[in-house]
Amino acid sequence: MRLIPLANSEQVSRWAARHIVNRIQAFAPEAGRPFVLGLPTGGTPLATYRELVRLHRAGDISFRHVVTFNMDEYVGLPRHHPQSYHHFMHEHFFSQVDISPENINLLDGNAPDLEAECRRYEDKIKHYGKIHLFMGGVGSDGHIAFNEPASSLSSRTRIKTLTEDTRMANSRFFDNDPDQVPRQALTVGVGTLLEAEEIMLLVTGHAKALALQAAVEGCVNHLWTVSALQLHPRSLIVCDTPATLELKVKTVRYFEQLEAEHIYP
Ligand SMILES: N[C@@H]1[C@@H](O)[C@H](O)[C@@H](COP(=O)(O)O)O[C@@H]1O
Repeated sequence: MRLIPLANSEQVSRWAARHIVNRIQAFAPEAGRPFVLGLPTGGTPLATYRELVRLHRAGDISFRHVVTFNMDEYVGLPRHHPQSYHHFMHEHFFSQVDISPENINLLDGNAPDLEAECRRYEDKIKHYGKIHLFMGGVGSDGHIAFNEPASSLSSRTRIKTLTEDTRMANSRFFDNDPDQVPRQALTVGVGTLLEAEEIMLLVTGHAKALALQAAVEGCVNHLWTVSALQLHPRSLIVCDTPATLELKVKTVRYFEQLEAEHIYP
């Protein structure tokens, strides 16, 4: 695991956007050979999307040969609801870059057969071979995508019932009313995430400090599904100083030194 401790959330989003751009450019995607990018929603990645849009407008990056897979979606929320992940992604990213609509993949939380929808999603990822880079965030209880505590670490895309903690946390987007937050979501599994070639998590703010500690210093444990990143050969976490507050000083120094030595490609 690579941990990149930065001073603030602005630096995190700039670092993350630049990393995505570098990976796409190094891959040099073309028609028939797209770069496959996994994407999250939430407050944390918003500034990264803004930065990607800025880099696109500056002519630094094209998404014409990029295929995206979002990690999750609420069940039963109309597609055009302002809090649906469909709506979020179109508003903050897809409508502002040159991605082709047929290259956008999102789970359909209104599909008549939700289990079939999850199977379709997994099959579509397999059709492209693999996800080259999966960007993600983390819940304050350590969940990745919507893999709530005690999710199987080999889980695949499926329906999950959201915990009260998550519905409380996400109620900030629903008039602060947890009852308006859907009770279920479709989510890629931890196993699905672990099959990506590379995973990059963004972790900012002191509300995520315990989750970051579990991810970096804790044992691999299904109660903190983010800890499964320790099993991945190429995972990286970009974080700000407030998110590191539960880590040992020694741990942070160690990762800072590794970054200073520039040992990574
Ligand atoms: N399903 C999403 C996660 O993918 C996201 O990481 C988490 C944290 O969101 P935020 O970045 O708003 O703290 O929220 C939701 O639960």
